[in-house]
Amino acid sequence: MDRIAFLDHDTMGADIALRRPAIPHDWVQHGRTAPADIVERARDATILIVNKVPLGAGTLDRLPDLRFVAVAATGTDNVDVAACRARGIAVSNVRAYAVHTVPEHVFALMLALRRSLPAYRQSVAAGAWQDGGQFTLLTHPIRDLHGSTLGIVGRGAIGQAVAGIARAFGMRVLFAGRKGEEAAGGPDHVPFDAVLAESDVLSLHCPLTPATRHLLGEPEFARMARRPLVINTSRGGLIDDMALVRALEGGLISGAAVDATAVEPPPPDHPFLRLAGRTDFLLTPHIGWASAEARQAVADQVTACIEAFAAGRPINLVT
Ligand SMILES: NC(=O)C1=CN([C@@H]2O[C@H](COP(=O)(O)OP(=O)(O)OC[C@H]3O[C@@H](n4cnc5c(N)ncnc54)[C@H](O)[C@@H]3O)[C@@H](O)[C@H]2O)C=CC1
Ligand SMILES: O=C(O)C(=O)CO
Repeated sequence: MDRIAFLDHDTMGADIALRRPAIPHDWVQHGRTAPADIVERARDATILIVNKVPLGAGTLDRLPDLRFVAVAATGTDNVDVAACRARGIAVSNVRAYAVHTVPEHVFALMLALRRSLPAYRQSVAAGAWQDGGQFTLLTHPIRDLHGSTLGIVGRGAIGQAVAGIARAFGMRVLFAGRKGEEAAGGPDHVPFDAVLAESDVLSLHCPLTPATRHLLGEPEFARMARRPLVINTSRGGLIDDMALVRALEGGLISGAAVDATAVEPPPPDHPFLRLAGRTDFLLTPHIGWASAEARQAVADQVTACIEAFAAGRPINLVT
């Protein structure tokens, strides 16, 4: 009989119904699990469910019964997948569940910054509309998305959905080729550096891997000729935090919105927290995924992944 442990069940939200897999099993769930408690809580499990709990090689070494990890997310950067493979542990993730929730969040952030909504909100609260004495207040820049260029890194489920909305807005969409490589794949798929140079908005939708860590650092911000908005709803590690802060403060970019930090939640001295008063910077607490519809889809896929693995026909395997 399988022994299933969910180590960070609270991350799903209390409104979500997680159906128990239709296989013989013992079930234990923990709201959250501190790193020091992972081995103790996972020791007896044959199947683990994790959303963001880290499973590194050292931890896996101490879990000899483990056969399957169901990640309750698309991103699997918290799990050492190569170490799992070496130990015969299968890993699955959740796919294409976020094709509405993340793109809608991206456009909420993009529109807020392009139309200076945080700045106007602050001005109205300070009485600037009355002080202006006319029907309109034109104290902050307002730019249409129509006619502007959106650069997208990552042509997967979310990147393509973002592109679809962008085209409906009348934006020109460019997909970035791999950094350091000549791009291929059609007229809208162009070299990475060209995307940096041509974008008015740049949105990141690739996974965090050794190849994408600090994808955007000082040299990349320096190449952003059109002072774009930079939007990161993927993973914090994709951007060098201090380089982003300097790019914003130095005017190399016209704004930034971030939904993920390298450590979550960010520590109180995180450089992004001191940007909180800026109206050209938005920090949201990793909620791009979090529409009720999408979180329910995550729960349903996790159950399906476990049932498929138990039936010997695994789905969504991460290799
Ligand atoms: N903020 C949030 O709440 C959420 C964040 N995410 C993040 O978004 C990422 C993308 O999600 P999906 O589009 O569903 O995944 P996906 O797997 O469908 O697409 C990822 C795409 O990135 C591409 N890619 C991989 N390495 C690359 C590189 N070095 N350069 C350029 N492209 C590269 C892949 O070929 C693939 O086309 C996830 O890995 C996760 O980190 C996903 C869901 C919610
Ligand atoms: O699905 C993902 O990768 C997320 O970040 C949400 O948990």
